[in-house]
Amino acid sequence: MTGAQAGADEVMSAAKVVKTYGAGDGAVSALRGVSATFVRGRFTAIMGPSGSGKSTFLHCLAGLDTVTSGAVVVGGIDLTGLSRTRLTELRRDRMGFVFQSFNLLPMLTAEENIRLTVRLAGRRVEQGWFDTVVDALGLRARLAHRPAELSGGQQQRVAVARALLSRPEVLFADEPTGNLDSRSGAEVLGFLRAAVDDYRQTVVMVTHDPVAAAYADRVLFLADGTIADELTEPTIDAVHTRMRKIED
Ligand SMILES: Nc1ncnc2c1ncn2[C@@H]1O[C@H](COP(=O)(O)OP(=O)(O)OP(=O)(O)O)[C@@H](O)[C@H]1O
Repeated sequence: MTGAQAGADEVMSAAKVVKTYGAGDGAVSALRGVSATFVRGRFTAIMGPSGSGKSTFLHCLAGLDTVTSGAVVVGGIDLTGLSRTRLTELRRDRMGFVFQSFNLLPMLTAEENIRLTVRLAGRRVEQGWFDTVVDALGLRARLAHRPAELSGGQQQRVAVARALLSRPEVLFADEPTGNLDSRSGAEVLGFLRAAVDDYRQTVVMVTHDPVAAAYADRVLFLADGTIADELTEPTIDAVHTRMRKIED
């Protein structure tokens, strides 16, 4: 993608984001001025050593946490200064989430879980899109099952389907394969990749795993609350090498 296209298709940006937890002697600088832009139809992985600020950055981008200074803009809307209610609406309407722990409601079937976010937003589920997502994720035969009756990989596929159903501006994934065996993990990552390639979904994923990061188009490496490095078209080996460099 050229720079001009990228500028036209910017979905989200962070500008000089600072996040400090606490105050005085006990203050922790989790982010020390992080800037990045995210364009439509691109898959970004965020990596870095433990404590480098990955989760904090994801939470600030998604409006799950407030920034101390700087700005986060999603779909042209500056998140800083929005009320809690407005932020909740924005997350519901424009963002999708996939977490390590699946976060499905145990009493609902797979189908009810998939439809939940769109329902809560008071929107109609587009049946054609529902069918596309369910079939792409291979969930057709599992729709009537409850989460406890599904494997971890199937549960995470339900979570991905739920996140995609609302056609979010950005899909955030926080260690989405952390609880999966490598085969199920590869399936979930393959679906995220396909959503990017086939539907121009924008994906931002935090991961510790170089294999997972290699599914992305770009890897941002955080170290000590700043972006220390960036890699495009990552390979597993290249990600390993950069991580070793940062950890030294
Ligand atoms: N709620 C909080 N209160 C105080 N400090 C916090 C809080 N959340 C995170 N931190 C601190 O901010 C820094 C960045 O944490 P963060 O969880 O973003 O790192 P991370 O890169 O996601 O780590 P990990 O890979 O271990 O999950 C750490 O020093 C952490 O202890």
